[in-house]
Amino acid sequence: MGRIGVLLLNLGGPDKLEDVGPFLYNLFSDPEIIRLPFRWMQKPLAWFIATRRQKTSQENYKQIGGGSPLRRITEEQGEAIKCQLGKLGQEANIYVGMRYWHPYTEEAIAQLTQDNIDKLVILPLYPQFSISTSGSSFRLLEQLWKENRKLQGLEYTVIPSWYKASGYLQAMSELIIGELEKFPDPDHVHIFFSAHGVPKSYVKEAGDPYQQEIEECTYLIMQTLNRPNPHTLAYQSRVGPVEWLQPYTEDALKELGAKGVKNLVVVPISFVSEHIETLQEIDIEYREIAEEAGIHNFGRVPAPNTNPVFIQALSDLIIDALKQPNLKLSQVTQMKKRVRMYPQERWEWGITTSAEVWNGRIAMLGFIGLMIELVTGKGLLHVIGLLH
Ligand SMILES: C=CC1=C(C)c2cc3[nH]c(cc4nc(cc5[nH]c(cc1n2)c(C)c5CCC(=O)O)C(CCC(=O)O)=C4C)c(C)c3C=C
Ligand SMILES: [Fe+2]
Repeated sequence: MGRIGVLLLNLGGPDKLEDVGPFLYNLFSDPEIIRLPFRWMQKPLAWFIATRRQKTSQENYKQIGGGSPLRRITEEQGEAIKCQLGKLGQEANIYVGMRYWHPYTEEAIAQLTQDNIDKLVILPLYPQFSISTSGSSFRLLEQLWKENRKLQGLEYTVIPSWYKASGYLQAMSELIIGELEKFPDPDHVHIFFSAHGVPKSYVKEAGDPYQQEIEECTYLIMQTLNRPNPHTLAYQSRVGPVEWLQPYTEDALKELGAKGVKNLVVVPISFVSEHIETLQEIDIEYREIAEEAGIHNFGRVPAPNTNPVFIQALSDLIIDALKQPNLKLSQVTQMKKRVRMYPQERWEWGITTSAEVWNGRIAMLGFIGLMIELVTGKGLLHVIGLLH
């Protein structure tokens, strides 16, 4: 095999406070993040939500130094993977493609089409697949492939999700042990897995395998750890008024505190690098909630970042992918059984899932209309005199 390219996919994060607004706008403009019945609504609603969230979000980024470390860490991971692949005898160009901020996926694709690589391996830096993360990036890549003849001639393969990889499980297990050993009685510390949540409808209606993959990943880490500690899995970072996967991290922490748990370590399970959800949400917000609930000794397992066992695991995944038959983008967006990427398929009549989804969407539209009217003071309800 000649020179390969490795495209690392991640979400991206604002580098500085001024970037927060445009970053949020990009995120909420993605139909895999907010699923709406009409495409034309996406951008106005994205602008509306981003404008409303910007201040709170900026305050959070301020608490972690004024920006996300995601780009720096992802680039360091890329360097470390390049070095490890070199040791394994495989020369590689590494490209970082972020979904909602620089370096954008489009920038990475522009660069790699100029370099003469023989084959590309596409590796999302999300261990578990979700429509809202890897799915969204794969969707974008499918689109870029359709538009670019040069890309169509490039051999590539995709690694859809990799939470079962033994090296990854080993790295997570070692990181957890490192944190447990800081406690006087490590075997009695409660291990609290906190995964980034998604709206419940993604799993129940659109068939997102995310929850199943998170649950299996938790089980596999506990198996690899092979310790007697009690453990809990909960979901963090809920946004908006709809129901997300439960239990919510804050509720689960309060419940454990009420049951008398005093020593606890949080394992950020869906993230492989430090960012706002670990540094601000877990280390500041959830720590405060836990301490108020009586959990006095609150530890947090670091994200894998450039941990050597983790980097070796990613490098092994890349080498294995080169030996396996190629997996196409169209295969991975369809292979997860019943996954319905946006837009949803054709309409079905009757009391069907489609009907329920549309009822939900129409109710959501009404809600959004009401919110806009309450903020702007203008709209149909003011015209007909129901609001003043
Ligand atoms: C597995 C990881 C992630 C899932 C699943 C996910 C789903 C998801 N996220 C939002 C909304 C927001 N996410 C934000 C930032 C953010 N999210 C992830 C990961 C997952 N998101 C990362 C890596 C980051 C970047 C963090 C950084 O350091 O910058 C944000 C912005 C931050 C904030 O204001 O809280 C939002 C908003 C939704 C709606 C969603 C599923 C539909
Ligand atoms: Fe997120």
